[in-house]
Amino acid sequence: MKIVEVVLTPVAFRDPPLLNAMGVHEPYALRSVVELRCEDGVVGLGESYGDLAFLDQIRKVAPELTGRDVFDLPGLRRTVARTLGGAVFADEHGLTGGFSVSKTVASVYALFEVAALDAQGRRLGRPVVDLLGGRVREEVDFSAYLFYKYGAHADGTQDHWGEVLTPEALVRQARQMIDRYGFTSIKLKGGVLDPDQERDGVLALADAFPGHPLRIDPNAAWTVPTSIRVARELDGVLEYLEDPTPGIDGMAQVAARASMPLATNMCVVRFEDLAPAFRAGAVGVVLSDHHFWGGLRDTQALSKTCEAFGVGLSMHSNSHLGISLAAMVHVAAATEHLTYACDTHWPWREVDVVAPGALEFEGGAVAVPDGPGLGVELDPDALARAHEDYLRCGQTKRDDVTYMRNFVPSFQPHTARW
Ligand SMILES: O=C([O-])C(=O)C[C@H](O)[C@@H](O)C(=O)[O-]
Repeated sequence: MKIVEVVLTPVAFRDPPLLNAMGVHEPYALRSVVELRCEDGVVGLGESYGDLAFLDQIRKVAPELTGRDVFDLPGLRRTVARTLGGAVFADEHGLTGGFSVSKTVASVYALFEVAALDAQGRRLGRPVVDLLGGRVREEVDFSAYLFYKYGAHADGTQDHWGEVLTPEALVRQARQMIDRYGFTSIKLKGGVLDPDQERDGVLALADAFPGHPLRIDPNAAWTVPTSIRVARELDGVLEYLEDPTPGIDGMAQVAARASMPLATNMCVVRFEDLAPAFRAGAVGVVLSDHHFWGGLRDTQALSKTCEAFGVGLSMHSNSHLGISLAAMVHVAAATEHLTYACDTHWPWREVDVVAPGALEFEGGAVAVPDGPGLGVELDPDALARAHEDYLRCGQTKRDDVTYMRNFVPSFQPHTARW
């Protein structure tokens, strides 16, 4: 089934003032939505990053895909690799200090692979999970993803989550999430306050939600000694400690002294990183993410590799919409070795580009959507609105500097390491 047209729609949606070690999520999260329009009128959907650097890569590849067969995934990958070969990718959304060429190819291919699998499924009348080998679970568990946050957006508007900078407010946020979505495990984004305050936040959550597995992720903002100390103070409390400190060497030093496994989506981000990290004993859990691990099938390959080495697998997320959530659910449902509840930012978004109803949380889990392909349908009006928001607030470039239109940052990222 040949691709006749590739339609790229950059979109923006309001992101609450969530805090991380890099700064604040404000005011919009940017995503790309791709429609692979095929002969016979079949359309496959994909979603990925929406920063300018990534959109530039998609725009280079898209025209090369017309005439290609959506059932020829190796051919699609070769086309992406050939088109982007030699491109250098600026670090717009990774926290790892730059995307290598192979990570760029993996990320761009992943977007088109998901859209091609969606088109295949729609053509065959089968859900994507079946194209990935069939389901090993009917529904996929996610964890509540908590953030420290400001109470007001940069434009002064408040949201219903309120300000969260204390242990009490964190517990309130967790309760809101759990009441609404039924989550049975909790992740806290750290690297924002003093590590002792964040430790106290975790302890408050442990008291308030006994039996809920807990994780904290300071995005590598802590030194090795701080990480070892906090790991000891949270002994018996955390199911895993995510990216406390940068690099495989630092992680290995912490892992040698921590009782809980260390998880990462920062020091292991490509297949080439697995051997050095495993050899050093740096990670006990790899956080997969099909958006940069080369798509859904490569995520399954990652899972098999982790299983062979006795390493756990969970799933990372960035701010995203329903196409990405559907893709995450399909791959997780088809992947045997998935050892923890997955991350998702989905509860934080206020709008979506997919029609409501296909993706629902119950007991913290999302059932595999029923329909063919990814099982989600684009809502054209919602897509148009999100695109208008992108045109107002997406990234633009002047004098080689990339910035967001109509936005003055209100939070300085940390320069100190705790
Ligand atoms: O480990 C994570 O969850 C991430 O790094 C994902 C996001 O970028 C997270 O830091 C965020 O949303 O602020």
